[in-house]
Amino acid sequence: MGGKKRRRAERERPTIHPRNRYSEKPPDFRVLASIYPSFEHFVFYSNDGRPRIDWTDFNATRELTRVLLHHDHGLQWWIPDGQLCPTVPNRLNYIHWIEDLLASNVVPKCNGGGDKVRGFDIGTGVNCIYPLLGSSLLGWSFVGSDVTDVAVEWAERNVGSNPHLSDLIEIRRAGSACISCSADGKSSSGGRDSESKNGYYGPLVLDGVVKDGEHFDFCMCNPPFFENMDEAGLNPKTSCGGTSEEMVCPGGEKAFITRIIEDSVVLKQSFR
Ligand SMILES: C[S@@+](CC[C@H](N)C(=O)[O-])C[C@H]1O[C@@H](n2cnc3c(N)ncnc32)[C@H](O)[C@@H]1O
Repeated sequence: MGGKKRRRAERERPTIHPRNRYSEKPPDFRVLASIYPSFEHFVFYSNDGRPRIDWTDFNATRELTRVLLHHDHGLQWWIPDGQLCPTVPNRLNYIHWIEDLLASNVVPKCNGGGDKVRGFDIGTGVNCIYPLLGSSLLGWSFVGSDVTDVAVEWAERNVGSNPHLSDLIEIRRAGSACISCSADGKSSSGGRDSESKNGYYGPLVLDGVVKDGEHFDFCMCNPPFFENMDEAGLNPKTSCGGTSEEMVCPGGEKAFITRIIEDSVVLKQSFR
C-alpha cells in the first residue's frame, strides 16, 4: 500500500471496538456530573457549552474512571494518589479484542475447558482493571499478578470491594525471585537456568508464577513499557499517573514482552 493510502487506512481504522459500550455513546460528562457531585466538582463548560474535564488533573481522571466503573459497570473502585489510572473505554477494547480472538479459529479451542474462560493478567496493577472488567462484563475468571506491595494490596482491595466478583479473581504476587542475566548471556529464573536472548532482568513473569496443572485460555499484559521515567512523561495533554515501578522495566516493553514469549514456550500446555 502506498504511503498516502496507508496513512488514510490508519486514520480510518476504528480505535474503539464496535461492541465497546462507548463506541456509539461516549461518556456523557453532563449526566455523570448530575448524578455524582464528586465528579461535578471537576466538570467545567467550554464556550460552546460542552462539558469538559482537565485531562492533566490526576484527580479528575481518577474520578472519571471511578464514576464510569460505578455507573456503567456496577463496580466499586479506587486507587491511591499517583498510581496508574486506566481509562475505561481504552481498557474495555482489549477485553473485547480478546473475546474476538477466543471466538475465532485463530486459537484452537481447548478440550474439556467448557465455556468458562480463565485469563491471566500479568501486572494487574493497583487498579486491577482487566480482571474487574472481564469478570463483571463476561463472567471470566482471572489470576492477576503483580510484584509491588502497593499493587497487590490495592488490587486485593478492589476485588474485596466487589464481593460478587471475589470468587472470580485471584491476586497473585509474582514473587521476589529474579531473572538475571550473567555476562555469558544466560539468565536464571528462580534457580532454573534458561536462555534469555533479550536482556530482561527483573521479577519472574509467567514461568515460576503459573502453578503446575493450571490452565488458562489467555494471558494479557499492559507491560511496564518504558526504559526510564523520562520516556514516560511524553504526553503533556493527559495525566494518568504512574510510578516508576509501574511504568519502567530495563529494556522496556520489548524486553518484557520477549520474556513473555520465552515463557510461553515453556508453558505452552498451560495456555490455550
Ligand atoms: C503499566 S502497569 C499496568 C497496570 C494495569 N494492568 C493497567 O493496564 O492499567 C504495569 C504493571 O506491571 C507490574 N509488573 C512489573 N513487572 C512485573 C512482573 N514481572 N510480573 C507481574 N507484574 C509486573 C507493575 O508493578 C505494574 O503494576
